[in-house]
Amino acid sequence: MSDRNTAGSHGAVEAGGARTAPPAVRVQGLWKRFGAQVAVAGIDLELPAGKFIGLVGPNGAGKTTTLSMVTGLLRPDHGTVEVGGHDVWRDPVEVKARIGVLPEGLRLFERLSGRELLAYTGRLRGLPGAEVDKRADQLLEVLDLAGSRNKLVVDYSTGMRKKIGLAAALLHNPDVLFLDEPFEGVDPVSAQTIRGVLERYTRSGATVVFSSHVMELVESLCDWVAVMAGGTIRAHGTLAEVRGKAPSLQDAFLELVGAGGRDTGDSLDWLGGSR
Ligand SMILES: Nc1ncnc2c1ncn2[C@@H]1O[C@H](COP(=O)(O)OP(=O)(O)OP(=O)(O)O)[C@@H](O)[C@H]1O
Repeated sequence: MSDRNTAGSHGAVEAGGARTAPPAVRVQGLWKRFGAQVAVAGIDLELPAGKFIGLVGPNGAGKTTTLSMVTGLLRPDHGTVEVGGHDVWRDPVEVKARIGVLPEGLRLFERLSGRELLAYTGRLRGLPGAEVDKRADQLLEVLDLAGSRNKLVVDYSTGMRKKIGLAAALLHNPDVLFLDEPFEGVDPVSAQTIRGVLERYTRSGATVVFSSHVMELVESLCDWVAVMAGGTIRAHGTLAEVRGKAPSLQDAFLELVGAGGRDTGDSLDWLGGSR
C-alpha cells in the first residue's frame, strides 16, 4: 500500500512550488437514467484526499446511485469516475484494490460466521492468512463483535451487520472508504466506536466518503461536504464554505435543497382534530 501522506504522480504543483495531493475521487459528467427518471444529472465533482467527506441530500436525491457508480457497482450512462487517478470502469482491478465499500442493503454471505466472513474477505483481497487472522480479531474486538464471532451472519442484528460490513470493508486498509448510511440502525455506543475507527483511519491520510441524512452527524464528523438534490450537486466544499452564514448545516441544507418554505404539515388540518 502506498504512503498516503506523500503526493502521488498525479499531484499538481501550485504556484509557490508546494505539491497538492491529487483528488481521491474525480467525477466528470456523470449521468444515470432509469427509464424516464433521471437519477443523476451530469455531476462533476472532485473529492479531496485525506478528508472525512459527507454526501448529503434528501430522499431520492441520487446519493446511492452516485455512490454505486463511483464504486463500480452500477455502470453510468455517461461520464467518468477516477479513484486515485485510475478509471473505475477501464481499470477496475486497480480501483477495487484501493477502495472499501459498505453499500446500502449490503448483501453478506449469511451462512458464514462473522469471523469466517472476514477470513474469506481477507483471502479474496489477497492478504496472507496470518495477517487476515490478526486484523480480523482486532476489528472484531474494536467493533464489539468478538462475542459474536462464531454466530452466523444471518443471525446478526441490523447494527451488527453494519459493523461486520464495515470490518470487511476496512480489512485491506483501503485508500478510500465509501459508506452508504453507515450509522443507520446502529446504537449510540456502536456509533461512537465506528466514529473512533473512522477518525483514526482518516488521520492516516485515508479518505472516507459517506452518505447521510443526519445533518448533526455530518456536521460533527465531516470536514468536507457535498450537497445533492434532484440528481445534481447544489454545493460542495469545506463544512464552513457550505454552511456559509447559516447558523447550522441543517439550515444551509434546507436552503440549498429548496425546502425552506415547505408545508410542514399545516395542511393536514384533520390530523389531531376532534375525534
Ligand atoms: N433501480 C432503479 N430503478 C428505477 N429508479 C431508480 C432506481 N434506483 C434509483 N432510482 C430512482 O433514482 C432516484 C435517485 O435514487 P437514489 O436511491 O440514488 O437516491 P438517494 O439520494 O440515495 O435516496 P435515499 O436518501 O432515499 O436513499 C430516485 O428517484 C429513485 O426512485
